[in-house]
Amino acid sequence: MLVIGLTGGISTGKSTVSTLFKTHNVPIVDADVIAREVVQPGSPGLAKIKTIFGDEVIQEDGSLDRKKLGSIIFNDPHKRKQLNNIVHPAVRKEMLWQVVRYWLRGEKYCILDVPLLIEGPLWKMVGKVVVVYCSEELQLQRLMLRDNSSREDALSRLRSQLPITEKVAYADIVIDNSGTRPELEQQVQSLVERFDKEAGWSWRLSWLFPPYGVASAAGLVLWRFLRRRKTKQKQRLRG
Ligand SMILES: CC(C)(COP(=O)(O)OP(=O)(O)OC[C@H]1O[C@@H](n2cnc3c(N)ncnc32)[C@H](O)[C@@H]1O)[C@@H](O)C(=O)NCCC(=O)NCCS
Ligand SMILES: Nc1ncnc2c1ncn2[C@@H]1O[C@H](COP(=O)(O)OP(=O)(O)OP(=O)(O)O)[C@@H](O)[C@H]1O
Repeated sequence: MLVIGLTGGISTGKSTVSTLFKTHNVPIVDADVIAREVVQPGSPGLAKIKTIFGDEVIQEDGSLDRKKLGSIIFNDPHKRKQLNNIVHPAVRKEMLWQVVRYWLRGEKYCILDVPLLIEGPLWKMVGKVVVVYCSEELQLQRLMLRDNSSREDALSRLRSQLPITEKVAYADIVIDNSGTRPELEQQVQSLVERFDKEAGWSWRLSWLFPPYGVASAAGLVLWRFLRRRKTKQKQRLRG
């Protein structure tokens, strides 16, 4: 099964793209959704957050005060790292299970929608990296509009991720979301056709004969590593 990583900068339009893929019945693993599930009341994740960040980030009904925690971690890299260390391992574990379930169902390919794909180790483990791009100014405008937030708050969120221009350097495919929604829909439609073709017959073989699937996945990861090293060398040479 082809595993595709979908990412972008904050508010470049990942969730919008992911929703469009869903309308084509493409299986999606959504890291943001899982990140909410692993901190539900009663979960070990929420208990750890309470220990580190205190009662001030817990609401009266026992659930996480996301706004409060956001205002802390998007302004403090150390605290952000502490939160990531609690949430990310649990998210990765659940993502892996969801991928295995899609594979068992015999899906040709699935898409991992992960905001921090490039910042973490996951980009090395997927068959293709798709980055949803728009300019930083557009990112800010859309973020302020969506969250009804100030430019300052939007900027601190934006600065807590790698700049979108750097993420694009990791991409096998870039979706340019600088235009209208119909233009975005058109790009997604073309990608669905492309992925259907590229998944080809090998997904069937890897399903029927798992060692082939494991070997081709390992080959892909190695190819990606070598390609990235070459790109880095080229970037160094260019200064
Ligand atoms: C801080 C929290 C509570 C704020 O919640 P809130 O509802 O306001 O935002 P939401 O979860 O919808 O995230 C919105 C976007 O913010 C960005 N973002 C979220 N967490 C982080 C982070 N740790 N570092 C950088 N960007 C982040 C992503 O682009 C994400 O798509 C929440 O984002 C969180 O728990 N973050 C840590 C988990 C995480 O890294 N999630 C991202 C996917 S694994
Ligand atoms: N082509 C577009 N034209 C206008 N608005 C758009 C377009 N694409 C997305 N948006 C809007 O921009 C905002 C951000 O999009 P979206 O939530 O999909 O981004 P995201 O990358 O998933 O953000 P986050 O990282 O915060 O989860 C949303 O309000 C969405 O409706």
